[in-house]
Amino acid sequence: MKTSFPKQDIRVLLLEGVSQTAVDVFQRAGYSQIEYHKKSLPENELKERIAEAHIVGLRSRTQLTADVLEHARRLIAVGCFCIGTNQVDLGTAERLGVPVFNAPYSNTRSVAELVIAEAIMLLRGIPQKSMQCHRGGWAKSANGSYEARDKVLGIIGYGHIGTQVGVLAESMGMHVIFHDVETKLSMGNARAAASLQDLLQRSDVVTLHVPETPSTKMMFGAREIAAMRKGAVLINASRGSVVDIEALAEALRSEHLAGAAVDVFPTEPKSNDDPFVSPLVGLDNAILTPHIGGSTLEAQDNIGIEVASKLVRYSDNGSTLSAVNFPEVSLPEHPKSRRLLHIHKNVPGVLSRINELFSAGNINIDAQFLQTDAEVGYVVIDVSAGEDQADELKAKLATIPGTLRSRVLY
Ligand SMILES: NC(=O)C1=CN([C@@H]2O[C@H](COP(=O)(O)OP(=O)(O)OC[C@H]3O[C@@H](n4cnc5c(N)ncnc54)[C@H](O)[C@@H]3O)[C@@H](O)[C@H]2O)C=CC1
Ligand SMILES: O=C(O)C(=O)COP(=O)(O)O
Repeated sequence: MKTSFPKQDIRVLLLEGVSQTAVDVFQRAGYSQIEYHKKSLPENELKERIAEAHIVGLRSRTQLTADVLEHARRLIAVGCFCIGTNQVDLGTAERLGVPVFNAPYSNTRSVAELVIAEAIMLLRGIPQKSMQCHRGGWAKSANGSYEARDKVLGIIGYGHIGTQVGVLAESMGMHVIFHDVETKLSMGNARAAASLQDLLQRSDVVTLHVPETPSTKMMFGAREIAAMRKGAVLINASRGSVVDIEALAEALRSEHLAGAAVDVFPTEPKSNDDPFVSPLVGLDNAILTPHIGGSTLEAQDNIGIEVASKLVRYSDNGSTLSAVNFPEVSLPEHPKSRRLLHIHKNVPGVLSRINELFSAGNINIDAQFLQTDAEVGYVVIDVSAGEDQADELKAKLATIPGTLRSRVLY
């Protein structure tokens, strides 16, 4: 497939050690200019590298702020090789005409399995017992040690991960209750709690699976922790911004909570070479993990294929299906037509200017696809035209006021 910008000139910037499967997908699709970094880049280097990139792939560490995106003059698409997309300023990306893709399910199971393992470990008091052994102690006792069977698991955020955790927990005989801001279909015998307070008062294990949004920022503070049952345990593998970490540290010190497992932190080291600092460090009843909920080889390989395929599909075909910040258009192949892509500000008059252009040129439109949201309009026009004519049309489309990006796929 030929594109208005030759594929061999399209630069793909892959950060944070995304799986080799992603590189394979790009190479198989004919993309050869792949710049691969094992780590996230410091901001100044990121701005420099992203200025050259047409496609960028990252994980949870790289912050694509408005400032960074302003440097991305050539960018056509972003791939988050993970579930969360809070690290990207999605609104700015959209206003620049850049769709953002992610892998909404590929590491769901990995997080769910870790959470189940941690629930069992915490109910048995294993973190403290293990630490005592490391120090030469021997705490053989049943005190503070419980089976998971017949205990209540409270899930906050009953989405893809939350429901998976619930299904696995039920198979071990736990009673599952959940709280979500949306009405959710219960899996198995899970039941919606009457409120967050109700869930906190009834649960032996509370686990958080909400995204980072303004409504979840610090949603779990001293008040919520105090409302949990004495001796209950808390698991956070969502985002570090969700929990007041100082309040959690205090509850672990006072043993109001018997334990906690925390995978995500308000401030995380920028690379594996940087030090980890947290008020939870040194607390025996806390399992601390370096944001590896989704870091299994299976998940990373699947994510590599899924996100790279979405980026290739957008670049080759124009489809934005499953973009998280952009009008979604699923496009068929266009074997006999030239395909023009036009991304514009959603303001009055743009579409009529586009249509005038085609009628004035007496160009036959084979198919037209249009999707808009409040900010952006995305129109795809398949035409029976030669390469030169398609180039000319693209040049004219680009002059329409409000145009953000335009491309042609031959
Ligand atoms: N530790 C890790 O490595 C990983 C962490 N994550 C995090 O887990 C989060 C959840 O992932 P999924 O389950 O796939 O997302 P999802 O979008 O399927 O589910 C999130 C659920 O939270 C609910 N929610 C939103 N705001 C809420 C609020 N204020 N109170 C209660 N419920 C609320 C939503 O309605 C939705 O049902 C991701 O956004 C990401 O931040 C995801 C993968 C790996
Ligand atoms: O999928 C997510 O949202 C995660 O938090 C996983 O992030 P990571 O790709 O491991 O940096």
